[in-house]
Amino acid sequence: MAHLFSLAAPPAPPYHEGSRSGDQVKFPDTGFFQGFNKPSRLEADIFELETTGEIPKDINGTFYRVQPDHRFPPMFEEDIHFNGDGSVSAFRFENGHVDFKQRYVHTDRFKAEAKARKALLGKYRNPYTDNEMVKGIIRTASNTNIVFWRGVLLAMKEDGPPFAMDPVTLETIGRYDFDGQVHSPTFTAHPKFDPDTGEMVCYGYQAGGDGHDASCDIVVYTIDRDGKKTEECWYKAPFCGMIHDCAITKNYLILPLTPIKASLERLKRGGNHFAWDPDEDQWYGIVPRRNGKPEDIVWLRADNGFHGHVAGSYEDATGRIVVDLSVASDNVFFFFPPETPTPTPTTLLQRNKLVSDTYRWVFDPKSPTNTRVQPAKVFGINGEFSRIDDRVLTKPYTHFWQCNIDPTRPYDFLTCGPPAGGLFNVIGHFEWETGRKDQWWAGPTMTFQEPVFIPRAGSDVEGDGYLLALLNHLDVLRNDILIFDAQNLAQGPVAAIHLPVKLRLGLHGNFVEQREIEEWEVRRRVGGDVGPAAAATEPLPWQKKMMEDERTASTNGANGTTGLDGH
Ligand SMILES: C=Cc1ccc(O)c(OC)c1
Ligand SMILES: [Fe+2]
Repeated sequence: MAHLFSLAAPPAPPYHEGSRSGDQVKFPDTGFFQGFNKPSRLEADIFELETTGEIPKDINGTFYRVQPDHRFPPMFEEDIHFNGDGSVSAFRFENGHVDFKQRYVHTDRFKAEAKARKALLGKYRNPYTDNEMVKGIIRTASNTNIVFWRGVLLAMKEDGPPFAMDPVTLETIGRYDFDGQVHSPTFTAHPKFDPDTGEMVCYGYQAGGDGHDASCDIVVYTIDRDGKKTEECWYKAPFCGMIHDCAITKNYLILPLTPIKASLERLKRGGNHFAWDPDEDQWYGIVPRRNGKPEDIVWLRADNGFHGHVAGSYEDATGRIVVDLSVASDNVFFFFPPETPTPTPTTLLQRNKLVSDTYRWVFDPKSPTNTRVQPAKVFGINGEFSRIDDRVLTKPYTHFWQCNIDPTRPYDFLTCGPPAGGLFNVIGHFEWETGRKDQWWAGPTMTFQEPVFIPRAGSDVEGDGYLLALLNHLDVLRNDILIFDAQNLAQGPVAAIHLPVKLRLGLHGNFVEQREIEEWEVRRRVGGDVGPAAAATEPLPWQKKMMEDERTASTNGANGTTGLDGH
């Protein structure tokens, strides 16, 4: 009998010279879309996940996280993971039980592509590669972070505005402009929350025009705990590089500017959004959190490096700014190689040599702009995705947790292939004060995704609680959640939650206490003191301008007539 897939007519290849032809839903036959990296496209509810050990009964809330998950085969065969549609997973913990829910963020892009039943948006942050049908669309895939803000979940990606979702149903409410207060084309995926004031400090980079024109404008906002925008100031960057994460202290916002650069000319040629510049410094922009003026920004510079994520940050007793973050020794985004003289893709060997230590910088905010700085300390570890006890943000602190890379541990390459997303085979807990390293290796077929810290109920001691980390089973294409005592990772997990399916490699997530969700559910009811969250009703300024320009162009230029006799 013929094999099921021995079709009578040999299928036409879905990609021709890298571009998609035809409408068949078949993902590229490349490592980027197969194995652990195969899109799952799953929207699901699972009541009562299977568990091992005892899930701590005092964990009462929801762990939210977001992953890119291409809904349709991409327009370009070599598309990158970061261009996948945002899909949010929610793990609801209650009294030792865990339920699962997963839904896509219904972005403008998601809706347009659903209607067409195929990909219409082209390359990562490059509208010049899009199908004509989606000209002027807000392109963001909302796939990088999911934060809880005043009763809604905000799904965020730095190339566009946030999209709001219902924290219980995960239904998308729509594009969120903070009740008409925020109009920038871009918005960070890493807003910071001041635990004392309840403020959200946030920003957008490449914010001057439509969000993909390599502008050097940076906008910084503060939204207060009542949802009111209290600060807005526009600054200039020395070049249009990536500002992915940020740090806050009581008085300052610190913006790490990574030397991976956008170019409008390259975008127009249909090229990559970013190119790594190995000859450029890493920069740190420092701005005041209150009453900032455009001329207030101070730029400090250090030798080339690639910023990872921030752990803690605060001002010390002398008013100096302490910022702890991982910095990699080379280009982490191997898919955005340097442009000159000819594109030189990073080899696997180079990628494996990349080291990402955790640096402590101590900045004097009174430094003249352009001052060169040296790190105050390096921890002597290799890892990324640092997290802290969020209650100590802006304060001196000692504990952080992160995913580590230990290449000396055995890895089952034969079964698993190259480790999808990087060899994060160890989960680590570190203390600045003592230098203590408390680590646990997952085994030869497993890697971790970003952890979150959950405080123990009733305890306000820094770091007293649990560490939750997603575990990838690269051999059987499935995920677990491991729960650790946050102060003793080395003893291994105290409990595990088993998913019967595979998640995608996600970026960021956060744990939200049930009492917070419920408090806001009441406030957001019809008739509640805040009322239901509303989606943006107005197009963004760049969209209005585009529509206006098109209107004038069609009245002015059509058939060689002038605007005057055009009507
Ligand atoms: C560093 C992570 C990072 C930076 C930019 C992105 O668009 C992104 O998408 C998932 C992730
Ligand atoms: Fe991030």
